[in-house]
Amino acid sequence: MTRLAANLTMMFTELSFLDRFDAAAGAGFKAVECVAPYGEPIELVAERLGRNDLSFALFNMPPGDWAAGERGFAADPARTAEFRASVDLAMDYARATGCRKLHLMAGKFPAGADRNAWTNALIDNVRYAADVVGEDITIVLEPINTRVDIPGYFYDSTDAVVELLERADRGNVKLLYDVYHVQIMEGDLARTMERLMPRIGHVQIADNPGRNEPGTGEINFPWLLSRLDQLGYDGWVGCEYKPAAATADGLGWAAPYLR
Ligand SMILES: O=C(O)[C@@H](O)C(=O)CO
Ligand SMILES: [Mg+2]
Repeated sequence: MTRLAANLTMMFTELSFLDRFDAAAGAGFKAVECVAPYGEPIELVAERLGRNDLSFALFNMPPGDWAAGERGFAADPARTAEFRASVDLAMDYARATGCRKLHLMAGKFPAGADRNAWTNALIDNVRYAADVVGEDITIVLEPINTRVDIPGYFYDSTDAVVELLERADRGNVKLLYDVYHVQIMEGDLARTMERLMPRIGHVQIADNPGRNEPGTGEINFPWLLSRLDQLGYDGWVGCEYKPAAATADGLGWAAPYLR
């Protein structure tokens, strides 16, 4: 059965970050995820989760200066020390909140930089992070579309991420399969999902175009989510979409899964 997690970076943004936990639970979610909980003290984040009996499905390792356009920096050879310190901060939040999945972001590849050097730095950092977090925590890498959302992101295809996973060679490093990004860059969702299932560590969803609620675009979500179930995926499915209006008003599509 599909288990939905509310993405608190995109949903309930009409509320303060901490109040979004209450709103997600009130709407029937049993789990949440977000890009960066680091703006709030660890104890307050843990308290909101506990108060609402919510699981923390996933959050990102510190992604750098988000407002300035950074989207991670794990592949930047000049920032290895900074990356390694950031793993400790992510682990502090993960331990306090019981979160067992962390999204590691590579960053945007600057024109003219050395792709081999970036790839090697990324693989070293992925191995380092995987060893530090230990077997109980899974690190996920996400191919992100470079056409609409993050031009220049270091990898935008499932093939590229699978190659990195193979090279990193750690059992606790997996693929974050975000249906929205894969639809934009590759399509053929059912087949790629089926082929990649052993690699998939987390799933996120949004419709396309627009990145709004399932049912607002071209993807057949009832069918796809049931296929995901049949394929044996039993993790959380992160609702990482931009509500077209108020978040609660757009949850009709999710009703069968929130019962
Ligand atoms: O799809 C996304 O954009 C994300 O999952 C993310 O982590 C940040 O960009
Ligand atoms: Mg995503």
